[in-house]
Amino acid sequence: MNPALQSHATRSLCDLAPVIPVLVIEDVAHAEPLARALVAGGLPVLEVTLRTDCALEAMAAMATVPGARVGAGTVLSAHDVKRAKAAGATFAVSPGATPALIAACAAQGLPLLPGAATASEVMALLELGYRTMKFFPAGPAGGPALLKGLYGPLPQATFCPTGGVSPQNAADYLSLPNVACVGGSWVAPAKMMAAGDWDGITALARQAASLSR
Ligand SMILES: O=C(O)C(=O)C[C@H](O)[C@H](O)COP(=O)(O)O
Repeated sequence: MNPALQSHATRSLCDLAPVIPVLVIEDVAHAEPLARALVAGGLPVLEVTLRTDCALEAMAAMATVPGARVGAGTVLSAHDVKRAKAAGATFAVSPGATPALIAACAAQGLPLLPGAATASEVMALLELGYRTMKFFPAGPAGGPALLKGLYGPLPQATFCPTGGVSPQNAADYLSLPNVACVGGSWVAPAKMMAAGDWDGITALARQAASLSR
């Protein structure tokens, strides 16, 4: 799958909801109720970070939830791409991009939302054919002002800013012409997951899903 097709696929996912939850799942038993809670709140696109031991198993459990579009986050290597694909991930998200990662996603047919934080990184991805990117780490890298600056010379790149995005600043990102959606962990707080507060998570998702863009 070439980068242009990958970007077409990830752009379609970004268009489904204003927020992609970034999920750190410590207990596989949380996976299915968490996915149900987020989908019920209007957030169908779910990024499960490969940062925990049960992440792959969690993805497989979440993929059974009707309406859920499950992908892998923190995908760093060709090995990660293979195991994410095998676990049923339908997309991959990376904090940056490397030739090995890009080759693996093409070979495995897994759409990649590659990370970029500078004009040169964006230009390198555009050269390859990627038009949809993650802007990471959004806050520390320069926030909405940096994206506004990139839009002048590079309007063909569209972003999902992630890292430091919150209910307080999400609207600042979503109002930009080169932002399709934002990513964030705030809709699935560890404490609410541990407490099994799925209704609370649905309420957070509903607020996030109602953000305008
Ligand atoms: O692991 C990855 O590949 C990531 O995507 C990192 C995430 O973007 C941030 O951990 C989410 O940032 P917060 O919403 O500020 O918590």
